Amino acid sequence: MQTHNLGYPRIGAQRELKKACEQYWSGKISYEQLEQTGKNIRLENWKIQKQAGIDIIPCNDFSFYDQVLDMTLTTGAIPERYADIAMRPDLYFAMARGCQEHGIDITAMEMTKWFDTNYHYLVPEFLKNQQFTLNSNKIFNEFAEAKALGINAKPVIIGPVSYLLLGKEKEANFDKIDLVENLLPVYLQILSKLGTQGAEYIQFDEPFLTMALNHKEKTAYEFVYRQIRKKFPDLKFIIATYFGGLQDNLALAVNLPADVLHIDLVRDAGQLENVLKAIPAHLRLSLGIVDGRNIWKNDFQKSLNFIQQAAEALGHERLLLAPSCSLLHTPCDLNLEKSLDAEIRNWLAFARQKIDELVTLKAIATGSTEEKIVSRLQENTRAVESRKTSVRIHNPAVQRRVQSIDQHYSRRKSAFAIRKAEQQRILKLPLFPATTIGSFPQTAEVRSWRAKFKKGLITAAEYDSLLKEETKRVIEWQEQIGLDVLVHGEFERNDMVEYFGERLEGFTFTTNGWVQSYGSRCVKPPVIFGDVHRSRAMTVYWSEYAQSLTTKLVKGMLTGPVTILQWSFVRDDQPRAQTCRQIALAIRDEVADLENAGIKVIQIDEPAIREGLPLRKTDWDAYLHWAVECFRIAASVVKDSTQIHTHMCYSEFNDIIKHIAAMDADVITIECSRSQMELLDAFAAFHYPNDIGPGVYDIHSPRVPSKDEMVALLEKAQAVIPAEQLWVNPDCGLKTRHWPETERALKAMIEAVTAMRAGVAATS
Ligand SMILES: Nc1nc2c(c(=O)[nH]1)N[C@@H](CNc1ccc(C(=O)N[C@@H](CCC(=O)N[C@@H](CCC(=O)N[C@@H](CCC(=O)O)C(=O)O)C(=O)O)C(=O)O)cc1)CN2
Ligand code: MET
Ligand SMILES: [Zn+2]
Repeated sequence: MQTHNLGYPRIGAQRELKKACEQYWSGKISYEQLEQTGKNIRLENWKIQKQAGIDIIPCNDFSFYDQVLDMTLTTGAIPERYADIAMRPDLYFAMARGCQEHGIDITAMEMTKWFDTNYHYLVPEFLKNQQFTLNSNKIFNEFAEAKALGINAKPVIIGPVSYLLLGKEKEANFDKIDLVENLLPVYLQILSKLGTQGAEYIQFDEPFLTMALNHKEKTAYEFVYRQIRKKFPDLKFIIATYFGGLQDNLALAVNLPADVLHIDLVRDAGQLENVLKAIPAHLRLSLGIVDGRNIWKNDFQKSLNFIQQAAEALGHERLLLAPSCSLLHTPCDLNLEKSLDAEIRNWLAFARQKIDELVTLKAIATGSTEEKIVSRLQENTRAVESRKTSVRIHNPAVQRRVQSIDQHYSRRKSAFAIRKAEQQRILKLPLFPATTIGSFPQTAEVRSWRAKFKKGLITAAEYDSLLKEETKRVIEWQEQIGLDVLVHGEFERNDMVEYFGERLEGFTFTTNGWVQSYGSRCVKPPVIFGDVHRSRAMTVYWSEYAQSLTTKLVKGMLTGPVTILQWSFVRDDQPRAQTCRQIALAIRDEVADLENAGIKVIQIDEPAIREGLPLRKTDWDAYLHWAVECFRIAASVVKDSTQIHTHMCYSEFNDIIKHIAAMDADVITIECSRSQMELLDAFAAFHYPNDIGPGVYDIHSPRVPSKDEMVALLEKAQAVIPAEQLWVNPDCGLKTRHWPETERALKAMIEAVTAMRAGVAATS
């Protein structure tokens, strides 16, 4: 029996990578210094895993920005528009972030959610006759680096079929899966080089094996892995599947000519029995038993049962123990948490602890009688028992209130048409109302106030007055440039989910539990450990203050229940739907308080509603039913004249448009610009009745869009959606941007609005 890891967090325990990348981008450190930080993180991660006693340690799980982008650079699938930036690493970061300097102006690659996680990857772009050539030595360099440390590491490579399926066809009339023959030679070259370097194991990540596949895709799997096996009879291939069970791909997966098949037993424990029945004699099985998506301590007894069941069928030698997926999605090290409640802390395990869990599980399963090991099992049993029985978790009043939810909770008083007229009467908004999504730049200064306040270096009153000044400044500025619906700027928030987590009962939070979201951006997901409720207003103070400064409308700004659920570490002791309903009631109370405080427009962000979709379509309806219901529970408490907005980003809507419509928000603002308004087609085809604000510029890039570009996008929008339904706004919040580009971009956006209004006036 061996232990192996599918991937270790790469941001560094103190977010060293984030800091180095941002310093490099702003010209404060050299590329060599950035490289050195990357190297230090890799060495540290390898050392941790080696010292813990992991048998097969991964390499190439590191990335400066994104592992899919790394693969795109490796396969040479570099879109035409980057042809002029031959100089790496600028090419790499230009693909990730766009480039606007020295007279060059190129957009970034599209970014989207990595399956159902809050991690984002850069979408490969494929042409009909896409050619691939080996174009990077990253994999080989990292392998060599590990080897120099005495580790024969296992390169982690996105499998060829999953790589193609992650991409997007940029031309009509072809199927990306047909590129498999063009792509294969690059993979063969990679393997040949790794073989020469002395690699023993190669891990191919093929998460699409847990999703519905068509005939062609299945054939592609058989084709590539047969070819690979034929060329490399002696390399050991691990095919890693995760985020779900194999289900109808079981026969396909177990019959691929691999050495090891990895399965996710956290997401689908039930598949073990079927896999054990179907597995051919030459294949070894990797049991994904330690949850790579959550922070709860492993239940050793439960895991040992799986191991025993598998061992009875296959024998110890054919088993590997692993996390369910890469540990990228968990924070680095629980030991860095200094102020967690002791009882809750005893229920948790972060990446470093999960590595230890694997090693301990192997020791127990292989019969170790070492005292240390025996006592770890006892400690684990006690911790798991304590979490099952703690009084901190259960709140009968909350449970009763959830029980009492009926239809009245999730229905607005009148239908949209009536509400729209009523809102127009009161809000008196012009055609193409201009707004933003909520946050304004979280500058180093704003963050430093919060940091100082948290360290006790400034008082609550000082912190409050600094935030008020900043809020006042942006209210005045928004009035001045001519936005129609203003926002308070969210300066008081560290993050749109963590902020609410900090204010709700049933949640706890970490001081260093960072997880990569995209590029250098990280989040500290709060931990939902018990029944959730709201004991006091969370946002009214800031919304009321902002509204008091202006006669224009200020939007109240809330994060929706599904997004709070999705971006937190959630309980695994009750269904997600149940936790979500508890959060929905808490947000509903906040919505009511905002309305009572005189706020007339309230935005309930649900950017994660699409990402929360189960990966199998057969499970969609059940999820959408409760997710939409939860949004409606939160939103439906208001009177007709109060305008409810929602906001979503990185979402494809085609296949769920009727559920988006069922949310019945008066206005929905969506990310649209990187996909050139393609997203609107779904709304148009559905004749989506409510108002829509398609994002007119990409906020993930420092690039400033021109007025003409935005007019062009709005004209595209107007061609499919009636003008009376359209709002104008950026793709998402502006917290990651700096002020100079934000000012220029929003002024240009207002100019675009003016042009659009003039255009309508001219034709009517
Ligand atoms: N949870 C979540 N998921 C999301 C999004 C989101 O906004 N939130 N947006 C989408 C895109 N993802 C994003 C994820 C993170 C960030 C982001 O801006 N993250 C910030 C951290 C935000 C934060 O928690 N800030 C804290 C801590 C800031 C900090 O680093 N402080 C310094 C000290 C600063 C000083 O002394 O000056 C430190 O702790 O070292 C605060 O403001 O209080 C970052 O990585 O830089 C943006 C988008 C999708 N998923
Ligand atoms: C990821 S969605 C962000 C919405 C939030 N209101 C903001 O503007 O930052
Ligand atoms: Zn957004």
